[in-house]
Amino acid sequence: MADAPNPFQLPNITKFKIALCQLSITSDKNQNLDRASRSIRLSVEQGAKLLVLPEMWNCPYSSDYFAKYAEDFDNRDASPTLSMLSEAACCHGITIIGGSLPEWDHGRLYNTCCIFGPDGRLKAKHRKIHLFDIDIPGEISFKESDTFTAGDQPTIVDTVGRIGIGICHDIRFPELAALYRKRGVDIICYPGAFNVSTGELLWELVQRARAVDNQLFVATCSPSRNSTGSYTTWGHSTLVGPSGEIIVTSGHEETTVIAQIDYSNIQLQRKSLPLDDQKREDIYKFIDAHELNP
Ligand SMILES: O=C(O)CCC(=O)C(=O)O
Repeated sequence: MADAPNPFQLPNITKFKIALCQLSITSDKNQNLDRASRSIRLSVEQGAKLLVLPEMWNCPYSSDYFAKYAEDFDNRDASPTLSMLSEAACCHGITIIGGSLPEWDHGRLYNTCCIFGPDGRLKAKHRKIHLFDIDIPGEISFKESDTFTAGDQPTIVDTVGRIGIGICHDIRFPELAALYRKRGVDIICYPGAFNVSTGELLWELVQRARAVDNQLFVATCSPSRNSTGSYTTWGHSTLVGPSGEIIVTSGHEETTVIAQIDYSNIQLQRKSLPLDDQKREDIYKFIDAHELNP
């Protein structure tokens, strides 16, 4: 007898709606969870199948809060945030790229993105690989590495297409995006919380660069701006297409952005401009070897 169809088996979806939930974050964790639930519901009502939440959305983005708000993901009873995400993914039959959250694991803190599939199961965890340490005197000083331990794995999940994950500062490193491209990723999702100092000049630039270099989709989701805290986020959650075009972007206020993704544009773009075939690894290798050994 044939197996019963699995209701959670995803057909090969190439066209679907994505939602970027740009949330306002407060110091009240329950309120943050309620806001996220509301935005998830709103996204589903508008037909979204893939949802992205911001970096650090259950907790203010400040070293003073990370440890206090962190949850042990292996102990679901002690992790209201993961329970909510899992229930929402399952009840609505959607994939949630769960932004990022402070995670406790064996006495260490990580900045972690949890990805839930439409059956509500945790499909993967991405721990931020490149921690954000910056010191521009008089402008911004922040040192994630004082608090967090860096992750050491790239993360790819297969749900609505093949999805690569990075968190905020991870977007600055083209090597990670190129690795995802090599492994057949269709879209890279970067929950992020760029700040007003680096955001204006670079946020859009790095997203479009990662998309156009690799001819794939890039989606970002940020918290909305809160100018009263110690860290002022830039906002501007965005979806970029495989030729570097901005499909949709937001301002810095709280909002839910919905957009249509069509993966067939990736193949179109790669066919008309076959960058992969045009690459000259022979020359890059030669230059590398020559510079090391002139
Ligand atoms: O790379 C940047 O300029 C900002 C990165 C950032 O805000 C973060 O990683 O949280």
